[in-house]
Amino acid sequence: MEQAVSKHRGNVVVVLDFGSQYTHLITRRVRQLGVCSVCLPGTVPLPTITSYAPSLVILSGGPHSVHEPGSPSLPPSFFEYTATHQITVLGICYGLQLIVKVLGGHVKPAVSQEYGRMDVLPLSGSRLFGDGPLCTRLSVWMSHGDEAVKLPDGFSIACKSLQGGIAAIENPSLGIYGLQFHPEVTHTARGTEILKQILFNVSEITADWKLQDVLQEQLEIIKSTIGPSEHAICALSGGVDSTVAATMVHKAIGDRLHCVFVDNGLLRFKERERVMSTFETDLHLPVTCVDASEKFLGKLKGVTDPEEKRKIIGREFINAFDEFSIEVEEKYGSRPSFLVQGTLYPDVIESCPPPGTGKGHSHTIKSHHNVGGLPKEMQLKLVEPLRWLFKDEVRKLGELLNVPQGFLKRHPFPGPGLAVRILGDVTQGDALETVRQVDEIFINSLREAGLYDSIWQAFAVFLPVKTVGVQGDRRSHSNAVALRAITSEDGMTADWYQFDSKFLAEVSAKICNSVRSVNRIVYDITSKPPATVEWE
Ligand SMILES: Nc1ncnc2c1ncn2[C@@H]1O[C@H](COP(=O)(O)OP(=O)(O)OP(=O)(O)O)[C@@H](O)[C@H]1O
Ligand SMILES: O=c1[nH]c(=O)c2[nH+]cn([C@@H]3O[C@H](COP(=O)(O)O)[C@@H](O)[C@H]3O)c2[nH]1
Ligand SMILES: NC(=O)CC[C@H](N)C(=O)O
Ligand SMILES: [Mg+2]
Repeated sequence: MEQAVSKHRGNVVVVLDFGSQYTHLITRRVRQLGVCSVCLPGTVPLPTITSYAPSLVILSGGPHSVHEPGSPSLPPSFFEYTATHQITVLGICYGLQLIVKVLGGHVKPAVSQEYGRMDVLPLSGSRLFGDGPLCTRLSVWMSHGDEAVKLPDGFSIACKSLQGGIAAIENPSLGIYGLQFHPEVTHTARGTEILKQILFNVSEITADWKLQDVLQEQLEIIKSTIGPSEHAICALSGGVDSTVAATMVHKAIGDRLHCVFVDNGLLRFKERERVMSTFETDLHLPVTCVDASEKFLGKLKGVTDPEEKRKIIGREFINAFDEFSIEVEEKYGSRPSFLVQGTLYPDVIESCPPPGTGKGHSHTIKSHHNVGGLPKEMQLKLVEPLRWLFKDEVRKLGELLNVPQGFLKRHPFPGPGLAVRILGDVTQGDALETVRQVDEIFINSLREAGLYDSIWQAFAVFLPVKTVGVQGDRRSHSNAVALRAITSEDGMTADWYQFDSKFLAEVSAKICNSVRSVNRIVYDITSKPPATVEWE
């Protein structure tokens, strides 16, 4: 990564993650403004930060309180380094409180906590808000329980809440600024303008980053990582991410890339046949299909804990890849030592630890099979050219690489597949068959109604409960199935999709009429948070 960033020297933003739910949004917003941005765990040592030669370091918010013993802090000599190299520092929420504490001010629990929308008033003449259009009453998003009550020497208040609380601080001569509210969330009106002010006026950064650059940078990195005679295998699922990753690596190393699609027994209706035929007709990449379904299902038999299921799947994927690399060795005389995966940034954040080294401060939400689910002892070295990107960025990259739209528009499908959509034991009764049939009817109905492309992801979930029904005047005691459809930008947050009731009624009737094992359909009306997209 350092290599990719080095081109933007002098115009790089490092975001230090102290565990905020919004850290990834800061990185995204900065990139959307055309500036190279890298997110690192708040625990990284100073040399890791300096290796990126940042012009601005943003300290994120976080769930901790700076006055709690053991709460995360900055590496020793951090402010000496930023002062000597004239690097601007911006603390957001916890970040602001950290600046205040480390530099000798005082932070304490506030009498009343502030969550949600608030109005604040910038003070005229501050460096942070300037004296132009931002110097007016602003509606912002707050989420904190602590407050700065005494500022360090040399700092002044740049903005106050209507109740008189400190909403922003600054010390322009040291280049240190702090916001108690979150400019990165869309609920903060003019948040983007505030970030622009900090990037372009306060830090004097030049916007020199484009998504096209990522392509060139990653091609160079791939070429220098995988030696000129070395081989790599690519885990190709037919999904957006691995298709874009494979296309990129193929461009870099040509036929030394060997793609493998694993049938893990957890795929959707006719998925194996469909994916293999589209690879052949549309993608022109050599792909081998490995049937590992018996192994996966055998290991999953009787396992009900969601995290255990994910870990087993991660391990079995690696076993399948290891076996495939032996096949490649037999054929080409060289054992591949690299595994290309289409891992994205959200997979990394949710699996924890976050990018870089050491443990971060966020909680593990679930172990994505390709990150947290990987076995420790694996031999293959990972090549993950999309590890720093979000789905919408990957789709744009795919367009630049001329990946057919059919691939780019597909709804995401998780590697653990139907295992995370069958609650409990995957091998129970005819759960796999049932969920396959229901999913197929639901997705076909979306396509027929012209709704597929306006929905980010849709699927069926098998519930391990039987309910009583009446079908053909007969009592039935069969399965309940849930349908889920969401809209999202990047899978990190999501809203449930509001179908009209006629559509839902038709789908429900179609499913119960054609899938014998189902007599009840429920629709999931939960956003993320508090739920996640998948049920396990
Ligand atoms: N059946 C599979 N065979 C081989 N590799 C797989 C399979 N399923 C997932 N993977 C690997 O795991 C990675 C992560 O899966 P994930 O579902 O997040 O991405 P994707 O399938 O490429 O894209 P999408 O999110 O659009 O489904 C993939 O990029 C791919 O490298
Ligand atoms: O490849 C994957 N391996 C996994 O282990 C995994 N778990 C969730 N997902 C997909 O990630 C997005 C967010 O899902 P969650 O809200 O359930 O975490 C959604 O798009 C999910 O389908 C996964 N993808
Ligand atoms: N959002 C945040 O960064 C919160 C910081 C700190 N935990 C507080 O409650 O004040
Ligand atoms: Mg997938």
